[in-house]
Amino acid sequence: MAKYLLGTRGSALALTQSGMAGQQVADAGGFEVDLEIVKTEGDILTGPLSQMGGTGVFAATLRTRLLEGDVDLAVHSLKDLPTLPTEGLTVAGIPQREDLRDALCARDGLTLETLPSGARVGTGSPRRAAQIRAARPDLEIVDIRGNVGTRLARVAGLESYGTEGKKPQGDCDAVVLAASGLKRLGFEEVITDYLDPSQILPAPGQGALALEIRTAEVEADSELARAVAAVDHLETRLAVTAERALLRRLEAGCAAPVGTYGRVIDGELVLDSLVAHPQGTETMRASASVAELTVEAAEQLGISLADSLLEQGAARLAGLTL
Ligand SMILES: NCc1[nH]cc(CCC(=O)O)c1CC(=O)O
Repeated sequence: MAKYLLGTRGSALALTQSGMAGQQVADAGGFEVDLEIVKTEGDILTGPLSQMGGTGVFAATLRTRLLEGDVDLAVHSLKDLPTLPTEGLTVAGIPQREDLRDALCARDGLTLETLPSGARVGTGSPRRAAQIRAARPDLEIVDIRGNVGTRLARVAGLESYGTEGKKPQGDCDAVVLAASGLKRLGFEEVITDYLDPSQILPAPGQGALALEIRTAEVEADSELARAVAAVDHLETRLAVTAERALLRRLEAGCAAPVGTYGRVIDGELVLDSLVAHPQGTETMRASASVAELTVEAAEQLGISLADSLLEQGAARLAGLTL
């Protein structure tokens, strides 16, 4: 039986996601997929993620290994993947999206509404920080980073989720994480409040995975390319295509205070978006939809919604450099 190597980061979340997606591809193709752990720059450097030199710190090393032929397949969290394509690589499969909402994980069952004034909320994401500040200007945002367990351990009562051997923290009242990652890891029980997109808009691509292979495989219509294409989910692909087109048009990366929510309802692709002032003092929302369910129309929808945000002054508001 043929065997393919899937390059993955070594975090619990990356291993879980790679294992799940790799199994789907293996089942579709009737071959074996083995995981190979690759240490990436984002795992080695420390410091605020928003200051680590833009997008793609996690994806870059995996992509190099893929291009060099050391591995055959990489599974990325789509929201961590730069919006510009990489020469020689193709995202050939986007499986059905998990829960795309952000999730508040608070002590004592608290919610965004019931957190007491002055409560400390941990997040390293300018998008989450800005929207939480907009909803609750009386909370204190604490800049945190690290993998899911490390971030959960910052919450009083959830210290045991941290990596063993590391000092317990518990210095926050809550943290905000993606519901998808928590669910995939089986940590759903820590979620005390699902933040609905009507309240907090998620990051472009949040909850979706991107299966990337060498473009040469796609061109050769290889068995790997066919198996990866078989796990592609059209509605997810349309939604994330529109979300990422909007992000690219704004020339914003994963560190920008930009949220989007795309989905197909009643045969239409609907896209909501938000651009925020980093301090949450002002937010701007806009929505649009298209009845044509093609990747090209999805791309166009994202671009035109971004243009209308830019016309309303989004670049100045969010401090984007255009
Ligand atoms: N930026 C880190 C990151 N990248 C992808 C996920 C998992 C969520 C997903 O599937 O999009 C997370 C963790 C988080 O934001 O809580």
